[in-house]
Amino acid sequence: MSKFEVIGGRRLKGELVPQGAKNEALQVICACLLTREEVVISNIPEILDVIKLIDLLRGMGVKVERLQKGEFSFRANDINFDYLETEDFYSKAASLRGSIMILGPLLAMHGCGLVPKPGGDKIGRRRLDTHFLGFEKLGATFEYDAISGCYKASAQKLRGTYMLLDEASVTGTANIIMAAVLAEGVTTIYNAACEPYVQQLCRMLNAMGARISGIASNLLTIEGVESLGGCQHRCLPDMIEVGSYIGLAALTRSEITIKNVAIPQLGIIPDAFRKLGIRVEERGDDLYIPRQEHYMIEDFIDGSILTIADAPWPGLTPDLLSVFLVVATQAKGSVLIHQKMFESRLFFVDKLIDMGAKIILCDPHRATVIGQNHESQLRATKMTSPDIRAGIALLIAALSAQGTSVIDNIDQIDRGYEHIDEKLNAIGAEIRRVD
Ligand SMILES: CC(=O)N[C@H]1[C@@H](OP(=O)(O)OP(=O)(O)OC[C@H]2O[C@@H](n3ccc(=O)[nH]c3=O)[C@H](O)[C@@H]2O)O[C@H](CO)[C@@H](O)[C@@H]1O
Ligand SMILES: C=C(OP(=O)(O)O)C(=O)O
Repeated sequence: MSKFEVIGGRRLKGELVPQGAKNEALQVICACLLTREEVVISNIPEILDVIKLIDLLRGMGVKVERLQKGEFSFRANDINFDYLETEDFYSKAASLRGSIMILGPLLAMHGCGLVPKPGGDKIGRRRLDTHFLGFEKLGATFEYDAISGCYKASAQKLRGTYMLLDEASVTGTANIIMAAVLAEGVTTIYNAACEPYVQQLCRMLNAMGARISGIASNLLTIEGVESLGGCQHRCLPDMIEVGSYIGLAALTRSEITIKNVAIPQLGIIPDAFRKLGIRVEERGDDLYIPRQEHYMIEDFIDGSILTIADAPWPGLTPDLLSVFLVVATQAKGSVLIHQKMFESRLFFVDKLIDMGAKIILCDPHRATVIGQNHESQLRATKMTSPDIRAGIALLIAALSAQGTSVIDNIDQIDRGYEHIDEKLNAIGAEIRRVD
């Protein structure tokens, strides 16, 4: 298993360009299954999870062509259902979360589909009820086959209806939208997830001929159509990578410009960093993070200690809380980090505590961070990355620490960040990949 050796304590300086968004790419690639015509998608991040999904589609018979870096064409005019019964399909689909989103398109186009229990980060229970309840509302039947370990859905005909989702699940909303675009009649989805990547999916589907309105709100109306055609689509920059770089700049006291970030799509992410005292300046569509020797956490207006908590969009994305936590370790002041959505995402703080950070893990969801205002530096250590975002948080910690750290299991980081070592080395970091 590959690892990173990181020589910490270097100040970084320069420009970083975020890759295309992982979680958007996973949705829009699955949407290619909704037409027999060619779909061309650009700004696809060539990271482990996305490459696995593309391979999965190839195995299913989709004709995939890499036109240039980050640009692929897909044509799903001949799906090989036998492949869905193979060990190769099972192991690939089971290794990533995004694979669950092939089910909605298969159901819509072919009346049936199956997928093994999907993988992804081990960050707590990750239920799929919303997906299946939504499919059932559209008239599908769903079963879990305990022997094959697969979820199966089938329907003679999908019919539009009103549904109030039990929670605003991101992949659940995407899956239901993809099933509903070809259903007969009108589907109304209330309590829909409305984060930018779901919006992007809807815009792409409309470009293919779908009729979705209410985009960007939590009430979507979908008028079913007979069929969809091809289109061209470009993925947004990855907002989690953008946030990771803001945190990196602050903790390593570096001056970094993050290029072409699509500021309107970042929601409250920049403001949440500003609450930690980090200067985030907008320059056109770039974010400029000046070198700051100190940053001071704001209190709430009533004088109580700040809480940084996740919430469904337009709230703060849960995928950045690990970065907020690590950045807070060297702020001036204290903050409560409250990870509401996932129950096992904060355990990596043990490693930060080993490195000298002052953190109290109150319970699996909450950690209080007492910032050290750079009065004592984190110490280098050996660590393993438990999940993608803890992985980037540990890498940021290692880059700010005194000495050489080793991070094992960097596949977890590679799942979501394209050539992160090369990108950061280009602006002054010292990260060595050891295979
Ligand atoms: C491939 C992909 O796109 N993965 C993202 C997607 O995962 P995914 O779509 O799997 O996550 P969901 O939105 O379904 O839910 C995430 C967690 O939040 C809980 N929950 C969700 C909605 C809600 O209103 N209340 C609530 O408590 C769920 O029970 C679950 O534990 O969205 C998550 C939440 O932004 C992100 O962390 C993942 O990176
Ligand atoms: C949790 C994440 O990914 P996934 O849903 O693919 O596991 C993430 O991107 O932070």
